[in-house]
Amino acid sequence: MLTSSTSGSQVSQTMEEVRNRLREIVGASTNWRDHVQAMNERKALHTLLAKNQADLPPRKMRDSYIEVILPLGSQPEIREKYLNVHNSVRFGRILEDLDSLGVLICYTHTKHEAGQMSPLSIVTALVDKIGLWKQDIRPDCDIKFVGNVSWVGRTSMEVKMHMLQFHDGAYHPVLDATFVMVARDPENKRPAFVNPLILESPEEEKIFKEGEANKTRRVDSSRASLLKMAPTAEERNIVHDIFLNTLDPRTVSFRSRLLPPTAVWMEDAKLKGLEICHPQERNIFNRIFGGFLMRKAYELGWACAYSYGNSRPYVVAVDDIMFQKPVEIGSLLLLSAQVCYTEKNNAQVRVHSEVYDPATRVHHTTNVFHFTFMLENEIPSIVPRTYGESMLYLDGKRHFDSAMKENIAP
Ligand SMILES: CCCCCCCCCC(=O)SCCNC(=O)CCNC(=O)[C@H](O)C(C)(C)COP(=O)(O)OP(=O)(O)OC[C@H]1O[C@@H](n2cnc3c(N)ncnc32)[C@H](O)[C@@H]1OP(=O)(O)O
Repeated sequence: MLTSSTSGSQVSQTMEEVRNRLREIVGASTNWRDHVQAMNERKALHTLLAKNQADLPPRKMRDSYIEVILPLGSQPEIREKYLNVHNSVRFGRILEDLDSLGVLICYTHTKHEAGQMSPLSIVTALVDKIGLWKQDIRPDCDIKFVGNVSWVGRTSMEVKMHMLQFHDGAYHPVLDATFVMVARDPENKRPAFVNPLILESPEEEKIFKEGEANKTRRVDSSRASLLKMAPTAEERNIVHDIFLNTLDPRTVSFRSRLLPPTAVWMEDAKLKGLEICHPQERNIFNRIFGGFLMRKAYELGWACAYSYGNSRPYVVAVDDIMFQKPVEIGSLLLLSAQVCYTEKNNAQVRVHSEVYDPATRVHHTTNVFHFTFMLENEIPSIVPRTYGESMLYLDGKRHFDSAMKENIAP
């Protein structure tokens, strides 16, 4: 994390100011009826796009460093929006704030000297990981977010953000987050170059190398995806052991399956939801705001874990949320949460979201979300019955192990 001493002259701003600033930077319409005209005005900014990355001035990490205050302690009137029934902070709201902040950090990195409005449309491509250090976030103490661009490709940027909360006279860490944002042209149709990054110290070189390693890891894990490759020998053994454990000893049949005691079939651990994507949830580019999708998916995932385990779930880690396709305003968004792996009192929940067009009956996956929850009480083991469910189970185990191994969980 860059510290304030290396952060130049950045002054803390509030989350409300972050959103207003984003609207100014892209010239977003305030009224939905003006959105076509606002988009037409943005098209003209096309001429400001760089033809090559080398034409753009390089930036330092501290150039994009931002501090934002969420004044839950000093401005009680904003608490309501953030409050959950347990008198703690709604994590879904924090996901929304991280998304807005990540985008502003990238606009600060790519700041166009010529004018106020940016020709770039910066979208969230991936939430690489979020690790939480605290189970409960207090609703009555100020929160501070800090972050900066930590790695740059040709058209993509990795952003590292940290959230801290003020209590007992100091700010204490709450979570660390890594997002990947992609720059597109003003109409969000083609990729656009972003400013290169200059590294100023061995510490920054290390952070940048981690960004490179993260990119390689993402490519490797995408290649080894169970949707493309067979499971490893060790994983095949796990699946076969589960299969053997569920055979009925009284019959000599591959089809007669019995649920072990204190276990639940995977098909019985789902929760589904529908969202109609109204203009209120639009982002600055008149698509559905990524943070809104994350909040809705998180809350359904949380409810799924709660229904499954019958005690309060605490989020421990979020990883690998890929935004595969933008969600248009007016879409019918179908969300489906599934407990796909369990270990002791931990549940790994996958939320799949897709848009459905009733006119054509075509479905398109827009996102897949992975959440790791720890529940207050012991939970039943989840048991896959079909081959497809077994792959979901192994994928859930991979996400769970990665969350634990990287020590992003407490
Ligand atoms: C009003 C107040 C509120 C303000 C809030 C503002 C927040 C606004 C932010 C948002 O809400 S954005 C909405 C949520 N996100 C989306 O809807 C994005 C949906 N996904 C897409 O549009 C495309 O999948 C995406 C543009 C992300 C990628 O498209 P492509 O797969 O065609 O990309 P391409 O192959 O051209 O690669 C472009 C770059 O992206 C990188 N990339 C693509 N997918 C990636 C991925 N999954 N992970 C990491 N990097 C990725 C890729 O490596 C490359 O980087 P480099 O040029 O640096 O090499």
